[in-house]
Amino acid sequence: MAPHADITGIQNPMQDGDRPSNGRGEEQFIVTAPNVVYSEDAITSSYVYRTTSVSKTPTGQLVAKPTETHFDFKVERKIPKVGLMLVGWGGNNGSTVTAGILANRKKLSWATREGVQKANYYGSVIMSSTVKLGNDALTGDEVNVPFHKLLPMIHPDDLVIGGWDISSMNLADAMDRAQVLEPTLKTMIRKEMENMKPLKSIYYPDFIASNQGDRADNVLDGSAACQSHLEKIRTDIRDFKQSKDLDRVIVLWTANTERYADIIAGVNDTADNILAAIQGGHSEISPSSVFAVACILEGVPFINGSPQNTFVPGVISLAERHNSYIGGDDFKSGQTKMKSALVDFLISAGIKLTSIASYNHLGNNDGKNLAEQKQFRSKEISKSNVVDDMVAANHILYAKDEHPDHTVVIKYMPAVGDHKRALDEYYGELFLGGRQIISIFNVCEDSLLASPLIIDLALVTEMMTRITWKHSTDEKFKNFHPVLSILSFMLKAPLTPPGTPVVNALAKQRNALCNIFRACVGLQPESDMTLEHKLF
Ligand SMILES: NC(=O)c1ccc[n+]([C@@H]2O[C@H](COP(=O)([O-])OP(=O)(O)OC[C@H]3O[C@@H](n4cnc5c(N)ncnc54)[C@H](O)[C@@H]3O)[C@@H](O)[C@H]2O)c1
Ligand SMILES: O=P([O-])([O-])O[C@@H]1[C@@H](O)[C@H](O)[C@@H](O)[C@H](O)[C@@H]1O
Repeated sequence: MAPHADITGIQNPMQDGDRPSNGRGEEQFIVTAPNVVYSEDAITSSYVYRTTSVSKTPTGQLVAKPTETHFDFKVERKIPKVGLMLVGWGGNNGSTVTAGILANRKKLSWATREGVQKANYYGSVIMSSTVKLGNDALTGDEVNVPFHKLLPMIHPDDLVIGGWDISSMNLADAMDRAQVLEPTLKTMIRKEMENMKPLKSIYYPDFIASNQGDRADNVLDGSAACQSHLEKIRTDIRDFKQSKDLDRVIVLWTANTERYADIIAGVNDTADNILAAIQGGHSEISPSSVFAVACILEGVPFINGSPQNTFVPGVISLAERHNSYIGGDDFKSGQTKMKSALVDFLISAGIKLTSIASYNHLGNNDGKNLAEQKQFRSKEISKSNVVDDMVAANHILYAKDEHPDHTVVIKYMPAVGDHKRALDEYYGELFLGGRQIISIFNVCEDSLLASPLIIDLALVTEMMTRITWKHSTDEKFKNFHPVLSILSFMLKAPLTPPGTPVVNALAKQRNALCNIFRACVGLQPESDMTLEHKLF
């Protein structure tokens, strides 16, 4: 049997029952239809995309016209060997997700106060949720399949992980520093984690809190953007890919939240300008933007798990020029995820939400970094905009530009560590002047909620590199737009192609992801109409 790359790419003999890390993904179901063709290398499907075009008569009456667009999709079936390089690898999220993948790959169980705990991927929408495939042909019962099985996706156990950190701490000590995982688990993986040492990274002190300086002992020379930093990151990516014998690398930012970069004409407003600005060492180019540019030039997807504006206009233009995937911003892990579901429920139920007070405190290093105003401001923006689309969609409850009061507070409280507290009050108007007050106390384990999102972002991003589309009348298949808005379910402030709308409603985001994957195997969206159970 072919050797099986372990988490650091060190070749290990395959364990019995292990998946071939470079074999074809085993589909759990096949679609039998004239519009879907399975070949050795790909699944191709013809898909009719049905929407409704709305116009207005001179008297203001709306006219709804059903429309159809014919697309072809192609999904490569071969499962590649994929490396995930984390920026901020030694952080709470980076060390936790690495430990989690190692624990799952080794199928570990460990003792806890509540008994024996087995490794799992709970909190990952791809690995631990299901989607309705259809109805049983004989019984009519719903048939649900793992989200992961909708398409031939990579398995997180097979991810080869590496990355960078401004802190030189190895991943075993970083795991201790994070104070997230049970000692019994840490003991079982310490040896492997000790061998994982982050690469030196880019450190421009002005972009993260000054209180982060004491951990910055693993940095490249130079305190402002420069060509050598860009080239070093590109070399790191190439070396990692080559040394681990990878088919593809994905880079994901889980480093500290940076302050927003000013958008400056002639500096970061166009692709050429940002390349020149890096070459010229401009001080307004952030480390995260240098990483993004490096990835784009290497044709490596770059995902931003933090709220800063890494994707200044010049970076987006460069991604479009190179047709290289980018996605972001800011993992949607706890308080905001709850908000995007609750606000959708309240407003779509016709309840007029009039104020949202979101307070949280946390004691991890993220909280420490966010204790400084400029870094907090990046987070405040991403945590505040999440209700805009749901409010704007309901002109019965809200006049134009009317919206609920909304405040976001984050306080650093070292004592609680990674076990973040989220306290929310939702206040709304009911029938005939009634009032609704919803008060929530939510202990969101920051890293244990964010780590599965890192896995989902990596798996969906990698899947998108194997999906192409064309109009049925066209000759050539092509990639989706370089800005991967399909990732929005995992992100607080979804980055979308320029000029396209942002959807924050959680259910819509999940449906979009699921239905696009269904379309790739020629299946129509699940309408939930279940007419077969209503029309007798
Ligand atoms: N639930 C969550 O944990 C959650 C949710 C949404 C967003 N985020 C964001 O994810 C990021 C990571 O969160 P965390 O809890 O792991 O924080 P953390 O502070 O524990 O980890 C960040 C790591 O990044 C490193 N770092 C800082 N600047 C760097 C650079 N230029 N290059 C390489 N490494 C660098 C730090 O040394 C640290 O090890 C933060 O920006 C946070 O706001 C976290
Ligand atoms: O996703 P979410 O729980 O709303 O947001 C979280 C914030 O509440 C928290 O203060 C911060 O430390 C995390 O980085 C994360 O952004």
